[in-house]
Amino acid sequence: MIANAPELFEQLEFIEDPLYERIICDLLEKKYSVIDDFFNHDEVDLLRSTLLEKYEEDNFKKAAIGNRTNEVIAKSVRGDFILWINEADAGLAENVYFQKINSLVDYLNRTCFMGILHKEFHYALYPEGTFYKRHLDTFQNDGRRKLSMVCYLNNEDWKPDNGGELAIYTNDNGSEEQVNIYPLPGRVVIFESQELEHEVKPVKVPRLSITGWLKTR
Ligand SMILES: O=C(O)CCC(=O)C(=O)O
Ligand SMILES: [Fe+2]
Repeated sequence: MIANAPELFEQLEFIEDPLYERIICDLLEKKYSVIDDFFNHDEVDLLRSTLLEKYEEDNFKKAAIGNRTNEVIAKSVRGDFILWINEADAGLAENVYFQKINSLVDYLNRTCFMGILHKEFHYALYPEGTFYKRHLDTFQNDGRRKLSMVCYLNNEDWKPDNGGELAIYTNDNGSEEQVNIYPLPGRVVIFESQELEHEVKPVKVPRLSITGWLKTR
């Protein structure tokens, strides 16, 4: 009995998390998951004000679409401005963010052996009139991207008229379906980077988010 004690201890230490379990089920079933209120109101406020501060300090760059593409082409594909977040220099807001993300990553690695070793995240702001045409997140030939994650930091009153839906294209036995997801504050969308094409519909008011990828090796 004593010989098995460490093993037993390890089992006891593991607590099943209903939210994470739902995400895993969704991913297995349909390759994406939408989680409302992943971040609470205060967390969204903090992250949004930090994003806006950095945007006003002019730290954001026009997003590119891989290397060697000229700006005109890039602009016809995506119009957002981004700022990469370095976890090592995370401030108050980013720490809140990474704490939750890391807890999810630990869970995925422990329960699904996903082997997520790296992450990359950036703030994104889509100014009025911009969009991101239909694409796959592995177009930059980064096969290490396993899961894409988007967290929305918009105001409470995001109206359908504002546009900016994330459209995910699913393909069930040959017939394509489009799922439209509004960028509501605190909402997180997770999907399989190598499987699901998606786009951001044109926005009529600035649209704020953090986008990132969970990567292997
Ligand atoms: O903001 C979104 O809803 C998706 C963004 C996206 O597809 C990307 O940055 O690759
Ligand atoms: Fe994408």
